[in-house]
Amino acid sequence: MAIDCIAKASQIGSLDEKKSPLVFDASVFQKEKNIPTQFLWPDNEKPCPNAPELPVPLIDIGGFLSGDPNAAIEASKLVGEACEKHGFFLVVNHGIDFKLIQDAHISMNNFFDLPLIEKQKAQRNPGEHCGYSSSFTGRFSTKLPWKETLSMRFTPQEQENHKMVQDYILQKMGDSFCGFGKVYQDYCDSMNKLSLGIMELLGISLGVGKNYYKEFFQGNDSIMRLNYYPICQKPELTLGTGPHCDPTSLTILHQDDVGGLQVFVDNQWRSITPNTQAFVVNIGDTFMALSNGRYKSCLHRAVVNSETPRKSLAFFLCPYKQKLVVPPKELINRESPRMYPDFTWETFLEFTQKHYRSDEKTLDAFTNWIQQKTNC
Ligand SMILES: C=C1C[C@]23C[C@H]1CC[C@H]2[C@]1(C)CCC[C@@](C)(C(=O)O)[C@H]1[C@@H]3C(=O)O
Ligand SMILES: O=C(O)CCC(=O)C(=O)O
Ligand SMILES: [Fe+2]
Repeated sequence: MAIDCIAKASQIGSLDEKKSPLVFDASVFQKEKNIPTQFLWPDNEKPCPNAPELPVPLIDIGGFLSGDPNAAIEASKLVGEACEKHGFFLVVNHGIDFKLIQDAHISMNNFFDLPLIEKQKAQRNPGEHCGYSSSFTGRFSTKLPWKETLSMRFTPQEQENHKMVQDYILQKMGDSFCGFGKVYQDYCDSMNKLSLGIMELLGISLGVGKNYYKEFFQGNDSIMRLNYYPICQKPELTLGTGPHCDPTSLTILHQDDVGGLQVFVDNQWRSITPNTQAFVVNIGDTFMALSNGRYKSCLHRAVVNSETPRKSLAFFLCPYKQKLVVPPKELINRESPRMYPDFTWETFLEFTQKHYRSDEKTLDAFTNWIQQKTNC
């Protein structure tokens, strides 16, 4: 069966059944001279020391957000050039309240500083994408990332009492996390608004109009992820997050000031210098399909260090699960035939959670998987 061969090939589910999964407790591992073998990455994927910095233009979207049509055209041109070349850009004057960003980082610190037993109240269940995960020790058995994550599901507030993120945190962590839940409900609402603004710029730049993608994502079923990368005594042997393209549509990432994000551009890993005033925005696989391959899903990874823990906030914009991912007809012609099959995000997400570990070729593997299932 297609699923079996994909699963075997992708190391998901290949845990040694006789042993319970390793529990990643960085506060214990950090005291060891060496790191567990499960966290060692192959030589061809190990981080290169001091990847050269990539100078990335800051796209000022303040004028666009204030309704200036000329600024919208100028910003959409810069966004389009970046997305055609390597699939990411930085935005400033984004309109997101800096105190909210600061509160989100403080709340993240408070969560990851908890004892493991407390964090495990939000433990991620197998096959699900929400909850707390310490290094995915329950999902993979090799090339484990040196990180802890907390992921939450977000859908826009259509009714007054719809506060999915806040309700989830209260349910999992209890009343003492009421403030945490409110901060991340507000943060996700802000990310949703910024994402829809960026979708306007992407629609303009692709020539399909400012409302095409904005309306496509007006309803969305997105993911808010907190990445916490503990100090590592052997940072040159492991990775915080392995090389991958986000399978989602659009990622809005806020790095802290430690540094560790790297992108693969012109056949070289390049570091993205932290800028806490900016958001890193990258195209994911699903938007690459929605643009019929015109815009590139950005290959990136995160490295760790032996001095300071690093944190990043990643908002992953995703369509409603059952919405069919099909590019607009304007982007399909004789010179640009369809590049990817129709699919739903629900199927793609299930593929990444149950059958394939996202890497640099997830969308191609998913396309093959769909075709094999169709031919079975
Ligand atoms: C839909 C998703 C799967 C991952 C989180 C979001 C978007 C990025 C994906 C991921 C970060 C890519 C690298 C591998 C991964 C397993 C990880 O290191 O976290 C991926 C996430 C996941 O499958 O949980
Ligand atoms: O932490 C980072 O800088 C990148 C994280 C990332 O790529 C992800 O969570 O998809
Ligand atoms: Fe990513």
